[in-house]
Amino acid sequence: MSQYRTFTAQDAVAYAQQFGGLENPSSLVEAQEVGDGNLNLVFKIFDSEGVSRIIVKQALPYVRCVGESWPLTLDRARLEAETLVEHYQHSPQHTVKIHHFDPELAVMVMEDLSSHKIWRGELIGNVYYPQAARQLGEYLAHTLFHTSDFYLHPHAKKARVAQFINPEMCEITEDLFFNDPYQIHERNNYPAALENDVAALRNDDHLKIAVASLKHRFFSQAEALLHGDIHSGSIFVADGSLKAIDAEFGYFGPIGFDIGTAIGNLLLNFCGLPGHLGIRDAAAGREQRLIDIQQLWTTFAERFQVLAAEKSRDAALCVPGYASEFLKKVWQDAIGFCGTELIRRSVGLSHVADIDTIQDDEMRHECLRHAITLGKALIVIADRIDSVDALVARVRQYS
Ligand SMILES: Nc1ncnc2c1ncn2[C@@H]1O[C@H](COP(=O)(O)OP(=O)(O)O)[C@@H](O)[C@H]1O
Ligand SMILES: CSC[C@H]1O[C@H](OP(=O)(O)O)[C@H](O)[C@@H]1O
Repeated sequence: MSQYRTFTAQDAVAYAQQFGGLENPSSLVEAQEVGDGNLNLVFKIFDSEGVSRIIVKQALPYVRCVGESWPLTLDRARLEAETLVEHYQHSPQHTVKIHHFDPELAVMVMEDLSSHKIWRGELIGNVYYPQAARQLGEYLAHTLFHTSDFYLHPHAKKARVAQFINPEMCEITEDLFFNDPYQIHERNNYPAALENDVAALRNDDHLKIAVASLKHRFFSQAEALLHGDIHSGSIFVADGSLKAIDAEFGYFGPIGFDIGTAIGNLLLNFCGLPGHLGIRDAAAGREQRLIDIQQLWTTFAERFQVLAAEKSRDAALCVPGYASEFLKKVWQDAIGFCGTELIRRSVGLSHVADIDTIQDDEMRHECLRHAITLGKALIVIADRIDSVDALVARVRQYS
C-alpha cells in the first residue's frame, strides 16, 4: 500500500531533520511553503536563527495551478530527482544537488539555493549577470553531450532511455506546445484583444505543418537526457554562479528542445522589457538579451565540439566533422522549438511574468503580439536562419 501523504510544514521539518544530512539536524525548527511554480510543494526549512538551510520538495498527485481536476503522476518526482542527479554528475557547478529522494512519498531533499535568485525575476528587474548565459551554455553542453550517443555505450544509452521514459509529463509538453495554441481549446489563455492574432495561428496551414514536424521530432528523437523545461524560472543565478533546478520534464529528446526553450525565454524577456523599463533602459536590456543568446549558443556549440573531439566513444560518430554537422540540425531544431515556446507562453495555459506582470493593458497586448509574431516567423523560416548572427538579425527585423 502506498505511504504517500501530502506533507504539512511540520512533516517537512521532521523529514529534513531525518534526511537532510546536516550535522545538527535538531537545529531545524520551522518550514515555510514557498512554491510558486505550476506543479509542486516546495518547503524552505529554517534553523532556530531563522536561516533557511535546506529544501524539501514534494509532488502533489495533481497539477497545483489547476487543482485536483487535473491528476498527474507522482512518478514525476523520481524523474526530476534522477534527471538532476544525472545532470549533477556531468555539470556539478551548474546543477542543484539532490541529497535524498523517496519515490513513495514523491519527495526530495535538496541543496538550499536561497543565496541565489531566480533568473527570470532578475531579467525583469534589469539586473545583469554577465556570466549567466555562458554558464547555461556550459550546463547544456556537458549534460547533453554526456547523455548522448556520442558518449554513452549503446546498451547504457538504451537503458537510460528506458529509465527516463516520461509519458505523462511529455504529454503536457506535447499538448501545450504543439496542439493547444493552434486550435480552440479551453486551456488557452489570452486577452480578447488578441482574438484575431490567435485565429491567424489556427488558420495558417504552413505554420501548422512546421509545428507538426517539430512535434514529430519531440516524439521521436531520443538524442540526450533533456532538462525538458529549462526556462529562466528554472534557473538560479548569483554573482558568478548559475544552477538549474526543476527537471521533472526530463526525458530523452531532441537536444534543440532544451536550447530552444532557453533562448525562447530570453526572447520573451526581450519582448516584455518595454513594459517594465523606460525607452533607453529597455533598449539596453534588449541588447544584453541578444548578447546572452549569442553567448549561450556559442558556448554550447564550442564546448559540445570540444567534448565530441576529446571524448566521443562511438566509432562512427567520432569521425572529424560529424559533430559540427549534427550541431547544424540541433540549431535548426532550436530555432523552431524557440518559436513554439514564444507562442505557447503568449496564448496557452502557462504564461511568463516577463509579459504577464506588465500593468498597462495596451502595452501588455503589444508585447504579446510581438512574441507571437516573432515565434511564428522563427518556426516558419527556421531553415533560413543558419547562424546565431542570423537569428539576432531576424529578431531586430521583427522588433
Ligand atoms: N533548491 C532551492 N533553493 C531555494 N529555493 C528553491 C529551490 N527549489 C525551488 N525553490 C523555490 O521554489 C520555487 C518553485 O520551485 P520549482 O522547482 O520551480 O517548482 P515547480 O516544480 O512547482 O515548478 C522556486 O521558484 C524557488 O523560489
Ligand atoms: C500544467 S504545467 C504548465 C507548465 O508548467 C511548467 O512550468 P513550471 O512548473 O516550471 O512553472 C511547464 O513549463 C509546463 O508546461
